[in-house]
Amino acid sequence: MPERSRWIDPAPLEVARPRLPWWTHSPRWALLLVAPLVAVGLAVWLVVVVLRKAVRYPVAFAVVLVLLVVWRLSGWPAALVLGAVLALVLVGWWWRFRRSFVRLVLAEVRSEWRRLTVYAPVWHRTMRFCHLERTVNRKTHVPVFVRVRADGWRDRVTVRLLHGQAPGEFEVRAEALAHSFGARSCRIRVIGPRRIVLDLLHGDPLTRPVSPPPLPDAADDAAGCTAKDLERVPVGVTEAGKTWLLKLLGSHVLAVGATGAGKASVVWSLLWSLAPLLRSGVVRVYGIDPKGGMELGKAPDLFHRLVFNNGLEAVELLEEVAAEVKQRAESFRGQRRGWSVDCGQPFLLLVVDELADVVAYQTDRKLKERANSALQTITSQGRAPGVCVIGELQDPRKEVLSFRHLFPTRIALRVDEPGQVDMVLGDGVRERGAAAHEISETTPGVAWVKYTDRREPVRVRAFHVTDTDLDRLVDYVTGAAPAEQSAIVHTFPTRPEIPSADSVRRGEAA
Ligand SMILES: Nc1ncnc2c1ncn2[C@@H]1O[C@H](COP(=O)(O)OP(=O)(O)OP(=O)(O)O)[C@@H](O)[C@H]1O
Repeated sequence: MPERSRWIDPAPLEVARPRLPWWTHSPRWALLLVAPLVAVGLAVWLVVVVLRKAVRYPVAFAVVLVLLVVWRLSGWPAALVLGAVLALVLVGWWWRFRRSFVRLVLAEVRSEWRRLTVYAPVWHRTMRFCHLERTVNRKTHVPVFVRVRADGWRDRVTVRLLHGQAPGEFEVRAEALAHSFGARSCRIRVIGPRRIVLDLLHGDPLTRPVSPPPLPDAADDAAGCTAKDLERVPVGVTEAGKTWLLKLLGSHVLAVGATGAGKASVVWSLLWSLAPLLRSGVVRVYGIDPKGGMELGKAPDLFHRLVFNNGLEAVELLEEVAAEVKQRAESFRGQRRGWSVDCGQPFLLLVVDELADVVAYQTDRKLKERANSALQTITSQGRAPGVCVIGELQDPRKEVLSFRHLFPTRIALRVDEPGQVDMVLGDGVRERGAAAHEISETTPGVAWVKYTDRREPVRVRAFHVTDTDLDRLVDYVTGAAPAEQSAIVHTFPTRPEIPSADSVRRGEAA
């Protein structure tokens, strides 16, 4: 049977109507009426822009203004001479006061240059391609690029978020943002509601080892020391060039890192900074080094007691400290809220190198239980009575150290796997930039730390305390004269008399 033709509805035409700007279909008289208002608006906008730049760069603005005034009043030769004088002043400033010149002049020029050449041209496009924009009624909104500060090794780009946007959206696109702006990596910092900073990194200021600061004068005693000094002990520098401070009073410190990551340098840096307090007896250090003294044995004189194994001796030391914690807590009850310098008892620092050897790899089950129980007592109750544990660990798993949560200050040096970063610093900290698994083997002592009062982790490097430094530290703490001063000075042996040419000629050789 022949098929009958049937009518099929055509598909609707899917073409968007072109949207022309409003002024193209407004009457001419209305445009003429609005034109002066638009001109005034543009002039006001221009003045605001210039004033904002003047507030941001007052010196540059004043210089340009003065040159323009001189040019108008005295002609261009006078302006040229003044410009040359100002250029000479700048050169002199750079020569004599380089730090302030870099901060006040070079950094500003660099920031403006990076804004104009790197960020402004591609900001809109990058936000759209990274899916950080929002489109409402066909109008596209992108996060506002507020300002950039170029530090040389990183650019700090301040961004105002759109309504309904969270910093997490930038965190998951950090890699794309870094590539888009030609940086090595990008980290996100929250500085306020709807305000974040993109830290776009180009270099690493922590590649060079950092020497410890000079020891204070041995004649200065620690009389002025307060408990606050134990809450801010310098151990290195942060990526931003500030001092890396660790809290010992009211905390315990866990330094986690693969072998050779520089865990010991954290301990030595702490002891270096505590030198005056060790010398005066305000701080007393106990140590357990299960590696037979390979590490802490480098400066045994700094320790009140030092054990070189993980056996009975180590466990007894832990139990002694745990008993001291309990006894102090009892004596403080009703008297004082916590340890202070004037309480008559020293602040106790217990350093345990290779903590896992003491609490996990111990072959004697009874000793292992005793070690675990004593350490848990110290870490859970020792903070107020002035006892602090510094533990070093290679493997941060719960099976190795079940009570790592009892260490409020945790440091992630170079670790082997990304998962270990979360174990040490907490969930989500790795996404916020703490890539401890990416720390280079060539930069021991570099670490990531997470402070409880800050959302973002901080990258740091401990001081490099060499064996020579340790010898000086021991001399300082024990009060011994430095090696070069106590050395016996021998008189230089005199050379045998050299015969003179005349005596040789006369045959009087010696
Ligand atoms: N902060 C630092 N700056 C520069 N070099 C460092 C720093 N810390 C350690 N080093 C160097 O790195 C090497 C390993 O350091 P260290 O012994 O402290 O590592 P570790 O993590 O304690 O290793 P292990 O677990 O094997 O004992 C040493 O040669 C040391 O000189």
